[in-house]
Amino acid sequence: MSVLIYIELDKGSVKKTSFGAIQYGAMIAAKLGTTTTALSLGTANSSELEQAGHHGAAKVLHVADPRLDHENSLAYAEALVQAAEQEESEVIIIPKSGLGDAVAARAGARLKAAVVSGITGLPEITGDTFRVTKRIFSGKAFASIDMAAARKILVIQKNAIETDENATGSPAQVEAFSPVLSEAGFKAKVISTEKVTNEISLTEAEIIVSGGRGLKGPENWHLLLDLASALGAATGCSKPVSDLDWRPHHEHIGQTGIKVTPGLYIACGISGAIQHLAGVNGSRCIVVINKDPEAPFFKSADYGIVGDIFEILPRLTDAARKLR
Ligand SMILES: Cc1cc2nc3c(=O)[nH]c(=O)nc-3n(C[C@H](O)[C@H](O)[C@H](O)COP(=O)(O)OP(=O)(O)OC[C@H]3O[C@@H](n4cnc5c(N)ncnc54)[C@H](O)[C@@H]3O)c2cc1C
Repeated sequence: MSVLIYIELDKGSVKKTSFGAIQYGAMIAAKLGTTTTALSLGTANSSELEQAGHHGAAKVLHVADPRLDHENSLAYAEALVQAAEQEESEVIIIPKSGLGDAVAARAGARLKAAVVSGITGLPEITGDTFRVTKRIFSGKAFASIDMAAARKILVIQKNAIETDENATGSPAQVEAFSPVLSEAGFKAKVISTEKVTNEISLTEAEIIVSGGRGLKGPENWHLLLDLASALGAATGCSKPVSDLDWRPHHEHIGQTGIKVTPGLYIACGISGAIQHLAGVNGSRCIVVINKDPEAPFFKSADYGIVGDIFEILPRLTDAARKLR
C-alpha cells in the first residue's frame, strides 16, 4: 500500500501545487512507513514526471492517453479509482482546485472513502483515524474533522505545508498505466481551452500584488503592474475595482471572486472588508499598504505599511528591481 497523489498538469508540465501535494503525501507516507506514488493523466514529458521524485514520489503512474489532455473529472476519477485499487492506496492526496474537488467527490463515492476538502495542515494520525483541519465560514473559523473510514481522500490547500522549492530526492520511476476508461466518461468533450491571458494564474501564483479603490482609477494601475513585474507576481483586485471596470473580472479576489493562497499577498489601498479577506486568508504572508492606520486589513496582516500608495509603490518597485 502506498500514499497516492493525483497530480495536475498544465500543458504537460506538473503544476507547482502538485509538487507541494507530493511533498505533503511523502510526509504522511513517512509517518505510516510506506511509499508515495503519483498519478499523472494525459500527455506529459517524462523528464518532467521524473522530477516528482525530487519532491518525494518513489513512482509515477502515467496514463499517456491524449483523451485526458483536457480536464475531465469523470474520466480522471475513473483512472484515480483504478490506480488506488492497483496500489492498494488507503490515503489519496489531491491538490485543491475546482477540478480536484470534482475528482475527489466522484472517486470518494466509488471508493467509499472519507473525503475532506480544503485541509490546511498535516493530519494528526491516531491509529486508523486522521484528524484534519479546514477553514469554514469564509475563513472566520476552523473545523476539526476525524476521518475514520479505511480509505481517505485529503484535498489540500496550497499552503497546507511549508514546501521546499529546491527539494532534491532521486528521480521518480515513471511507469505506464492503462486504466479501462468507459465511453460514458467522454460524452462531453472539451475541444480546446484558451487562457484569458498569458499572465501568471492567480490560483498558482506565489506572489500576488492586489489593488483596491485606494488606487483612485485605472490610469494609476501602472504603479501596481510595475511592482508585480519587478516581483514576478500576478495581479488581483477588490470587487469594486472590477465592478467599475478598472480591472478585468477574472482578477476579482474574495468571497464572490477567486480564492487565492499565495506565499505573499500584497494589498495596496484595499480596506480589508470581510468579503475580501475570505479570498485571501489562506495566504502564507500578508502585507498591507494603506494610508488609514485603522483600516481593518491591518488586523489580518503579517506586515503593514501605513502610508500613501502613490509614494510607497514606486519605492517598493525600485527596491524589488535592485534586489532582483
Ligand atoms: C455580498 C457581498 C459580496 C462581496 N464580495 C466581495 C469580494 O469577493 N471581494 C471584495 O473585494 N469585495 C467584496 N465585497 C465588497 C466589500 O464589502 C468591500 O466593499 C470591498 O472589498 C471594498 O473594496 P476596496 O477595499 O477596494 O475599497 P474601499 O472600501 O473604498 O477601500 C479603499 C481603501 O484604500 C485606502 N486608501 C485610499 N487612498 C489611499 C492611498 N493614497 N494610499 C493608501 N491607501 C489608500 C483607504 O484607506 C481604504 O481603506 C462584497 C460585498 C458584498 C455585500
